[in-house]
Amino acid sequence: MADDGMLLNFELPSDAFTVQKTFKGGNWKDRLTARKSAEWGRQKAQDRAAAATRIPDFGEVQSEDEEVILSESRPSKKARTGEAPTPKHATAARLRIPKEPHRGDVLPKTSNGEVISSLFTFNSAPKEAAAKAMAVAKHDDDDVPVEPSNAPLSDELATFTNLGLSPSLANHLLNKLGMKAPTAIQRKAIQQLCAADTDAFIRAETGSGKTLAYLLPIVQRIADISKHMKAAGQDFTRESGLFALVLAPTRELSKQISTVLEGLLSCCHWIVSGIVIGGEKKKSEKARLRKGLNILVATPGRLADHLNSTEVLDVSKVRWLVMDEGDRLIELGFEQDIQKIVSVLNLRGRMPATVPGLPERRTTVLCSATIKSNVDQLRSIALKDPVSIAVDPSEHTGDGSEPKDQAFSAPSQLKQSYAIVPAKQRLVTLVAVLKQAFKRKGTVMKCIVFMSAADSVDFHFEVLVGESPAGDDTARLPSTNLSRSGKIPQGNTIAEARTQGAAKACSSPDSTVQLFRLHGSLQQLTRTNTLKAFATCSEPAILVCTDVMSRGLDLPNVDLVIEYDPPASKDDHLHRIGRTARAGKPGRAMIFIMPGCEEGYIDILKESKSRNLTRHDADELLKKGFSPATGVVADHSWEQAATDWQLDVERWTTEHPRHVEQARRAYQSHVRAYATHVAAERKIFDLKQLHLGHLAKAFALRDKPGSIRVPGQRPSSAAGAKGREVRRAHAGKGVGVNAGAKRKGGSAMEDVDAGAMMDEREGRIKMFARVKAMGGASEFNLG
Ligand SMILES: Nc1ncnc2c1ncn2[C@@H]1O[C@H](COP(=O)(O)OP(=O)(O)OP(=O)(O)O)[C@@H](O)[C@H]1O
Repeated sequence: MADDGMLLNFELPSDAFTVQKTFKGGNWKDRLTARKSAEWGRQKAQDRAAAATRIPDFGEVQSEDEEVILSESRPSKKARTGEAPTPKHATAARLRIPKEPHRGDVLPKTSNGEVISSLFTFNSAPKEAAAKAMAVAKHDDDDVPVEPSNAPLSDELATFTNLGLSPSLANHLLNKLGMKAPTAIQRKAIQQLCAADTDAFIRAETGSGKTLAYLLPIVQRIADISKHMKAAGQDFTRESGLFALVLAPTRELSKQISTVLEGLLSCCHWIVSGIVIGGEKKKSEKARLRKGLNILVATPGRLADHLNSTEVLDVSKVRWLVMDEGDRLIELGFEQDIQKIVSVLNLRGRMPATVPGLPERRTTVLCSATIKSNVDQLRSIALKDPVSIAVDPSEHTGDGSEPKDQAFSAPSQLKQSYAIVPAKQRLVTLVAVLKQAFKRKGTVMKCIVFMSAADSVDFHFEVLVGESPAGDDTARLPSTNLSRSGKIPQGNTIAEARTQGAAKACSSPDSTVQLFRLHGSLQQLTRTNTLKAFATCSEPAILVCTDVMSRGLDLPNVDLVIEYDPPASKDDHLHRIGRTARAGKPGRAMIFIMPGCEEGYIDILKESKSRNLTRHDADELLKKGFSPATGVVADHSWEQAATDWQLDVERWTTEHPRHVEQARRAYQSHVRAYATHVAAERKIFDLKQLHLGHLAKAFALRDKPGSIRVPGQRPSSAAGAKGREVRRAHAGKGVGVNAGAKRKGGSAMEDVDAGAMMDEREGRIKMFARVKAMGGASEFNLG
């Protein structure tokens, strides 16, 4: 490599290594060196000639070096004649790219020696098995109308009053909240929790109304307490006592639960609720607690903190404790906080209560779409002889058959599909899918695209927006955030740049699509505002985000979920796709899978009992997305259009140091995240099988993978992928992950609250890095 460079720099004559030369003069050492150098050069030239004549088979995996050699050896195709040059062609000309690349073409190197490989060559072919699955999938796709599994019940007897709710609460649901009948899980949960004081697991599909399933009985029971107090001549006020606690893993979810609760309480205004989730001054939270609350929604870290330091927080009358997304609370390492909260509740709950109608014992409820009743940690921490409240599977399978894994089923009306897309074509296919989805105004109102890393979200946001608002790429960042060279300085600097823009890449002339980005590295205020803006946006909109958005959030009118990067586990998959097809509404979800071992994921998709599983191929999607909307579609014109788009993005990336750095960060973070799949799925997502060179093209990079380096990494992702493995190891062993951190002066409390609101992968990685730094997790070998 070094020799190559030297030889080029010496500007040797073209025949330097082909004509035998006799060296005269100098001493014997000089003559020997000259002869050896000439022999080496001849050998090198012969090797190159041999390599240039060898054409790899279609699908053969090629190293980047081979691609370079091939691209040098192939003559460019002649330019098409008789066609007015378009700006796209001008781009191709500048890069000296053949104007009509087609299958088999490998585009040449740019003047700086970067490789431009064709989108359509040397891609891995799908496995035979996938082709068979396609036949099955197509069969499954027969549009048989499917009864929604998470819709409100249509049974005449299924009314809220029949379940034990007061007529005033039932009327409020009907008249103010537009809810005529309960869903299946609500029917079961409300009946159980209104009548008994036993602990419970509530497990039901995403979007089936679990929030109201636990909130309604709590509100009803507290309303009953207020009646008892009135009968005993006592006034019920906000100071009467804190009766219920609801814990949720993220601030967003806590806020959502709190909003739903406030909506319910508007019919019984004497019951007061509040929220403590951090992100604002503890002083104002303390002030709220001091005034008195009857129901409190909180993140576990923040509540544990208040139990430590806020004396006015009296939990002696708490009789309902709910842990929403219970499995995620444990996964995120909140086990220690929950343990602490439960032991404080146990201790203070022993004090004799003087409130008429207050139940003797506390009811603890765990709730999730993927919770398994055998989660030992949860059982041992908080539950005593819990009853399992789940919807009878036969109600949904239609044929009465028992599904394999009750905790792994998607809403029946949700149409799932998978797209087999080679690494090189990922980006361009994503754009094709989005273009197609938003082609006709009103077809798709909202779409969520899940990615595995915050850097990747940032990069794709910029690519899809297409240009900077002021026409100056550096203008969007505060000047203090940029170095003089225009490069992103080390650290998390682009995080607070804009989070909304028009998605040029997938808008059509008659419909502008709005684009939003969201991840855990954004500040809380930015996150709250962005989420609100996406939820209330009246134009078609896309949200590109990490898994921070995957749990529990209920956003209106989400018609399509795209899992561009595969989820870390099959549970995460269910929660992601569950952002659509909620409460009986229709919805579609598509996951991108690469040909090869990733096709093994199709079996997992089938496990979720999707009756509408369909297969797509990249060519089909590209053709739909890149064919002109009107007029006759010329053969392969879509290939040209797709190639032009990809080249434009590559040029946009490579021509600006900031863009190239952003693309490299995204690429690196993506690869790191790829290594963090749960052990059971690592054979499917096998890092060793990943073609890094091809993957780089999906990040519009022309660098060889080995040379993709980023000066400084986003702090939260810098600790690498091992953090996830550590977390899994901890969860599996039942070890409190933040235990080590907590011993060190309470800083963990902030970690946990930060973790609660952050992108899960990033948050965990950061937290484990700290634990390791304190020597608490050395056995996990954090890199
Ligand atoms: N009985 C009902 N009738 C009509 N709509 C309802 C009913 N119950 C709940 N909904 C609506 O269904 C949607 C989903 O509810 P919710 O967020 O509680 O679902 P979930 O089961 O908790 O979902 P996830 O598992 O994703 O957290 C909400 O928009 C809610 O307003």
